[in-house]
This record gives sequence, C-alpha cells and structure tokens, in this order.
Amino acid sequence: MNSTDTAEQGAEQGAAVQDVDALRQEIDHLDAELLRLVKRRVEVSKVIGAARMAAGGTKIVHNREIDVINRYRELGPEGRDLAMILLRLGRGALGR
Ligand SMILES: O=C(O)C(=O)C[C@]1(C(=O)O)C=C[C@@H](O)C=C1
Repeated sequence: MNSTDTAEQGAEQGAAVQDVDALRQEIDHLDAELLRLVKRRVEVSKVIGAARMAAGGTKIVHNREIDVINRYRELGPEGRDLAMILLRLGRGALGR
C-alpha cells in the first residue's frame, strides 16, 4: 500500500459516509411520509367505521380485513403483523 492507496481509501470512506448520510436523510423522509399516510389511513378507517355503525352495521368487516391482510403478505409474516396493526389503529380500542 502506498500513500496514493491510503488517500484513495480515505476518499472512498468519505464517499461511503456521505452515502450513509444521504440514505439516512431518505429514511427520515420516508418515515415522515409513512407516518403521514398511516395517520390518514386511521382517519379514513374511523370515518368508514363510524358511518357503518351509525347505519346499524358492525364494527368489523371480515372480508375487507382479509383483503387488507393479503395485500401485505408479500412482506412475509411481518407484513401480516403490519396489516393487523393498521387495522387495529383504524378500529380503535373497541375493535381489538
Ligand atoms: O373497509 C371498511 O369497511 C373499513 O371499515 C376499513 C377497515 C380498514 O381499516 O381497512 C377497518 C375495519 C374493518 O373491519 C375493515 C376495514
């Protein structure tokens, strides 16, 4: 290894650190977007639930919940967990 190698490695490491910083910024942005979307989903789900119950319907619609769970299946077992959490957030405390 000569001094050029060391300088190149240093530059590469600098670039890698920059990449991590940029990627972390992207993650921060994605998390903010996901949070916004989850909050909106909760709102919409609650509005539908309230309308259905006001019309004398049920708190839970099983076939719709199966559709939602199936949608997230491509993420594996965690996808199922994620779908269940989203449904639970929308249903509120009574629908657990
Ligand atoms: O699609 C509905 O009817 C809803 O109430 C929305 C929703 C959901 O969050 O996706 C919530 C509760 C139901 O059990 C099924 C689905």
